[in-house]
Amino acid sequence: MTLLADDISFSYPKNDVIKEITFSLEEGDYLAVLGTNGAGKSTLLKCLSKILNPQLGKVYINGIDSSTLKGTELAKNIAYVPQSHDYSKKTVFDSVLLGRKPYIKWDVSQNDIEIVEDILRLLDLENYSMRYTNELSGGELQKVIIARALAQQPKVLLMDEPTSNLDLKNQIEVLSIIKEIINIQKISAVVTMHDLNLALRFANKFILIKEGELFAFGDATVLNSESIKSVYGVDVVIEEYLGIPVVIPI
Ligand SMILES: Nc1ncnc2c1ncn2[C@@H]1O[C@H](COP(=O)(O)OP(=O)(O)OP(=O)(O)O)[C@@H](O)[C@H]1O
Repeated sequence: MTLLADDISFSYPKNDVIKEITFSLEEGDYLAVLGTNGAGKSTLLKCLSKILNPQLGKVYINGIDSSTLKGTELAKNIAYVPQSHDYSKKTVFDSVLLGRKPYIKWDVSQNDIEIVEDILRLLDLENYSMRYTNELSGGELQKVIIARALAQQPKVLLMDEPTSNLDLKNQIEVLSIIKEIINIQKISAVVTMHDLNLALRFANKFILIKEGELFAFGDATVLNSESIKSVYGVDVVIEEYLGIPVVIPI
């Protein structure tokens, strides 16, 4: 089990958001976290990444209570890609190299440089390597932030709407690369999303959150017309096209 969220509850001072959420992931799992605006998806991700401390419950990474992990140890286990990026001016290469920080003792090694170069190549960012991050488009910057998280080589990759700024080609590319990395590095990923069709195409596990509660967790069968109606209030049919399930609002 790479990730176990054990009965997590979190409240902001004036509102209870996450209520008793429990689920676990195995190596290779790609979890899509789904739900309406304001349901609590980002808050859940922040609880998993330790940006927020749940008032109740615990998060375990490979069996270790994440509250006992600090600094570089935490960073070797969890990488978090936030929804919005306030990014200082650096070259793309240096931004991605920052992901190697937990592994760098005295100086950057050849291995660190090769890892960064491989990831830049994988994400088609090679030609941007010497560009400054404040001179990139929103989508290009989003890919750089994802590249940095991948350079971190975490056990669990947490991403808050990683495709929100990306065009169709880059959405598919980034989600495919994440899938490839999950399989090669035997890690797991938790990704919040709004696009049910992209979720069905790439993820193998799904969580539906309704008003902070876990409405459903499991494989693609938990995404059906009844659950979608209950969570989103929308009537849909789900049809297979070229072997891929497609959600069609009716
Ligand atoms: N810093 C905060 N202080 C107080 N309340 C907050 C804070 N951040 C979020 N909330 C509230 O917590 C609830 C859940 O917000 P969250 O951002 O987790 O939802 P979400 O499912 O990610 O939404 P979206 O799909 O719109 O990004 C919302 O009601 C939101 O207003």
